[in-house]
Amino acid sequence: MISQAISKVELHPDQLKAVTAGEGTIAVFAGPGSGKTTVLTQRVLTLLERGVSPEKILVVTFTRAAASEMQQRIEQLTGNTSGLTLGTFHSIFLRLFHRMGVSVPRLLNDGEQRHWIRELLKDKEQPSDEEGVATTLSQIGFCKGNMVLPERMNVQKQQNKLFRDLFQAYETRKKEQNTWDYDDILLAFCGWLKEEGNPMSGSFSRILVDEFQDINRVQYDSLQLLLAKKGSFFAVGDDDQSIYGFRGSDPKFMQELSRRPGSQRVVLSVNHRSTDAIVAVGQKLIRHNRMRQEKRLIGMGRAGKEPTLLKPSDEEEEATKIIASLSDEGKTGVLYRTSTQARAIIDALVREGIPFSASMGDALFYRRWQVKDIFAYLTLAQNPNDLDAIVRIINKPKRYLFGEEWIDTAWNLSRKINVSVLEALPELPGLETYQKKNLSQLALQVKSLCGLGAREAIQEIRQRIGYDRFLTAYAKDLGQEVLSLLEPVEELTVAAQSFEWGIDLLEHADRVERALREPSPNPRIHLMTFHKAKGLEFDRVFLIGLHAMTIPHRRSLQVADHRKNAAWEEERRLLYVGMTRAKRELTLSISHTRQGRRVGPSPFLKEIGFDDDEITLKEDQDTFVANPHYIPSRRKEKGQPQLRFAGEELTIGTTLIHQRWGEGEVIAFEPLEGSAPGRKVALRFPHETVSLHYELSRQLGLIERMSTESGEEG
Ligand SMILES: Nc1ncnc2c1ncn2[C@@H]1O[C@H](COP(=O)(O)OP(=O)(O)OP(=O)(O)O)[C@@H](O)[C@H]1O
Repeated sequence: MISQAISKVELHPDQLKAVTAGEGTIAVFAGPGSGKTTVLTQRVLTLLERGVSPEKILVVTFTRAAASEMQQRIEQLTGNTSGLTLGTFHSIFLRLFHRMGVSVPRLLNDGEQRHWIRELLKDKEQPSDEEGVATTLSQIGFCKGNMVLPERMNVQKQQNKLFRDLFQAYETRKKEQNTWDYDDILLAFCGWLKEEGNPMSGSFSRILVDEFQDINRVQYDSLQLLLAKKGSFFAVGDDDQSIYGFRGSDPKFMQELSRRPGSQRVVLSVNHRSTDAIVAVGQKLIRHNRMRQEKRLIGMGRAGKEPTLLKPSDEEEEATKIIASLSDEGKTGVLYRTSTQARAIIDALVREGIPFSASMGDALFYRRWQVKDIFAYLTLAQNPNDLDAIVRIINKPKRYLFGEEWIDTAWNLSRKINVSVLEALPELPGLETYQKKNLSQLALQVKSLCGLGAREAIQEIRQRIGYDRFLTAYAKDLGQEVLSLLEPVEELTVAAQSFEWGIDLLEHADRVERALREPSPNPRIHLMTFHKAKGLEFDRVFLIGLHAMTIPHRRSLQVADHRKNAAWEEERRLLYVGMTRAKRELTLSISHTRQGRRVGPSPFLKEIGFDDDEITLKEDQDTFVANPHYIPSRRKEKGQPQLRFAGEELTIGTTLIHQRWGEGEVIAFEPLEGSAPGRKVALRFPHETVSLHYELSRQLGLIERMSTESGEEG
């Protein structure tokens, strides 16, 4: 019988089926917008009505926001939630430790944890900017989520060894200071249950979990141990929205649950959020995933326009077009795969003075360390007495100088002989000949930046001064990917196009910083990554930068062969999460160029249903298909295709950078066999040698020339 409380909400028959299902394991597979929170809340009410004691009920959510929303809803319907154990994994496990009299060390706060990681990265001479810290933290989280601690890591590659050592140092430091991070709560709780012979066994006869697709090994094991022998498990989730694989979550747990003997499987198949057209394209995309529970999702019959494809010429035009179409009716969201992609739209919004919301993490582009290095050169061109800037770049590229040791003396000397600090440096007494020469050259190089426009100055820093060479060597030393380190510099070069002089760019970066520090209470537009958009909804959604190599992201595909398919599917789920945030309008955008280079569309666009002609950005451009399993349809060709890079000179020994394998050396090249145009080039990488179609690979952005050679391409 449905209670009065439940009848207050008009549940769809699917939702009702889940809410009123009998006991045992119940796995509710719910598509996006199908009302998971409502179902879980109503299920709690049903259990209370069935006479289950609130003390025996455990409700777990993944975020504090979801927990407090759930609490409020239950309170509204029942008057109170006393006795019920409800919260996130972390808060619940802490409460249970407390209940059982187990003492818990002090918890590291977010800032402290980041600070420690930054220090450890610096010790190991690894990039210690925000991104480096975030990446390391997520790697540590992934290991701990899978119950893998440094002592159990068997690693071969130099970079993995570096990570293992850092992870070990971090764990040791925590132990010495008797502190825990948040992952430790989960690990310690699970370990305690196991070691103590499960002292909490049978505490809960009903466990309900929201967003079950995001569960990881340690969470899953802990819940199994907490559940009473004949207890019931009620899990709500969408395996199609599992996007935290990098933290160890895995939709297989959801599937495992539904395969347990006697378990019931309920599917919520109506999307209450979006128009039918949006629901349909989402379905078209996600059906390409193989590792998933088959489920059909339909809309509520809401009409609306078909999702559209925006094809601006570059990121700047993309931003301008989105801003031009802004409407104050309802909420607008701009979503992207990686935070660097927010740079152009944030720049445009700041220029126009339009209030927006963006998380700090997404908006830190101008604080990336490579950007700060370039800014230091630009600053010095304005003010050759800027001591911080001198120290920052004195060995970038390597000049074998001792900036910090010399700076005070140079300052005093500059006052004495009435020149700038930069000019005083080569005059310091006791310098070696090469040091004097390098310092004189540095002063001249900085001087040469003065008359140049913003973009030209950056190109000069990168090429003639040798900043790109420095990054390439640095990446090699650390065993890191060159392209990843170069990316912020490429982005900055594009950003600089909108500014006449370096000083204008520096001032603009300050304005961006201020806009982020003082967020508007009434944003007209919300910017976030696909990851952060999970669980949210907007009336209008723009998905920007849907290029090959961006979604699926090339870095996430750099995994062992046996994990490639899974990685590919997680990328598809990410796009699916983004698309299904839209209530009324969905626009997918792909610019003609990205960071000044031609780029092809994401292979997912084809899967959504955009045909070759729609995706193709220009008559002469081949559609790039990055999916190795995908066979492109033949385009009707009139004569031979034009190869844009046919004129590029190739010599033995030339270094090329490949998106996947990094730097490689040309060891041979020859015309392709038969009448096919172009050259076959053999490239030797550290661990393998591969043959490629040179012109096509260049055109598709798969290989690039070192920027010292490539000149003004794109
Ligand atoms: N039975 C219902 N009747 C009317 N509206 C509903 C019903 N169930 C859910 N909704 C509405 O549908 C939208 C999506 O619901 P909700 O956010 O709970 O879905 P979800 O399954 O958690 O979605 P996602 O997984 O995509 O984040 C919300 O605006 C919610 O108010």
